Amino acid sequence: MSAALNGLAIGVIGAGAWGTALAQMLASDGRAVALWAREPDLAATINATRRNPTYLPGATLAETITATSDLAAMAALPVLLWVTPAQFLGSVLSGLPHYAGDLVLCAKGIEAGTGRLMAEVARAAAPAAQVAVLSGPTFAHEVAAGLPTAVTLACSGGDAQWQRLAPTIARPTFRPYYSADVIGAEIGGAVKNVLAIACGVVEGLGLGQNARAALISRGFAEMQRFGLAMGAQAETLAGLSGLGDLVLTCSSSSSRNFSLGKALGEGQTASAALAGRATVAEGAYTAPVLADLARQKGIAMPLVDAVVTLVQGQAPARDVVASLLARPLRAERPLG
Ligand SMILES: NC(=O)C1=CN([C@@H]2O[C@H](COP(=O)(O)OP(=O)(O)OC[C@H]3O[C@@H](n4cnc5c(N)ncnc54)[C@H](O)[C@@H]3O)[C@@H](O)[C@H]2O)C=CC1
Ligand SMILES: O=C(CO)COP(=O)(O)O
Repeated sequence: MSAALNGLAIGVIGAGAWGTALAQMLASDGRAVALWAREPDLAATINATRRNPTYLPGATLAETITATSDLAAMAALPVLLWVTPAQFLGSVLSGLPHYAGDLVLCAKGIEAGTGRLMAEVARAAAPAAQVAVLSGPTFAHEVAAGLPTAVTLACSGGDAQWQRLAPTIARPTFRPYYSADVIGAEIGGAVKNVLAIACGVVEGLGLGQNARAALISRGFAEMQRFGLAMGAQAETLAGLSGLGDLVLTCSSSSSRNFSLGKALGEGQTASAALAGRATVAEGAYTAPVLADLARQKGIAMPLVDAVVTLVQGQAPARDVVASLLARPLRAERPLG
């Protein structure tokens, strides 16, 4: 299989919904793309049937996508989009410790146990790699279908890396926007997943559109407080990878995080709602570590704390909402 990858410009690591959709987008103009699947049988199925029935059913994949489960073979590619879920970035990347190409991180989350953002995890596992972050409002099935999509591409290597990556990643309906703010791009994606669970709860409890808009707005205030304290730039948080993705994910049951929250709001227990999911709702894993980081920094994130209470099954959704509404009245200032 590795011979088939020789000379390719780009590969995607992780054949979940998002990795598969990114591979399909990259192959949309006939370019060859390598797609690494952790599951060997899934790689074989993709090559034989041009389908990923496990994670992206419905899409017919381009002939120029070559799937493989040989991780070492991917090391030869100069650009890798890394799309394993956040909690598995370190373990999978440790299989390519000497990778020295462009490593474009696409997972949205914070590592549980360490509190590390994705770029920090990546630099520890593959110190020679040049890290970038691709993040924004991007439902996988829409990208796979070729619908117009815009993302933030935050490059730790600044303009020189952007000049390399933009032509490799951009396609007529997929527009990356340049940023040098890696931390800001990471934080937007990680925090919005947690807030999307809260928005799903609002939907599940039937609390209405006013409540959802209030939650998006007050949730954005929490994202700003946390992001600025972590060194993010305000304009990144207000852009595609922050507010843009927050609005998308908080508005649709296409979001796995939103649908998890909806199930909780409808009365399912957290363990039942999380059990048996083949797909990942990153916010459930990020919420506790995000709440810990915020506490350590003295940052108030009441909505994030409420999501932790819910995903840890400590109280039913109605009680959690009641205690949020009973909080003392205060000034609206997001940063106050
Ligand atoms: N699905 C979407 O629309 C989007 C997802 N993302 C992000 O992309 C990342 C990946 O999500 P999806 O592709 O949607 O995943 P998915 O939920 O479709 O699939 C789960 C993935 O986890 C992998 N996996 C399971 N156990 C593993 C282990 N022990 N070690 C390594 N990998 C393991 C599976 O092989 C599979 O690739 C997440 O951080 C998600 O937030 C970002 C933008 C859009
Ligand atoms: O990140 C996403 C859209 O930008 C996908 O959100 P979910 O993981 O909640 O489905």
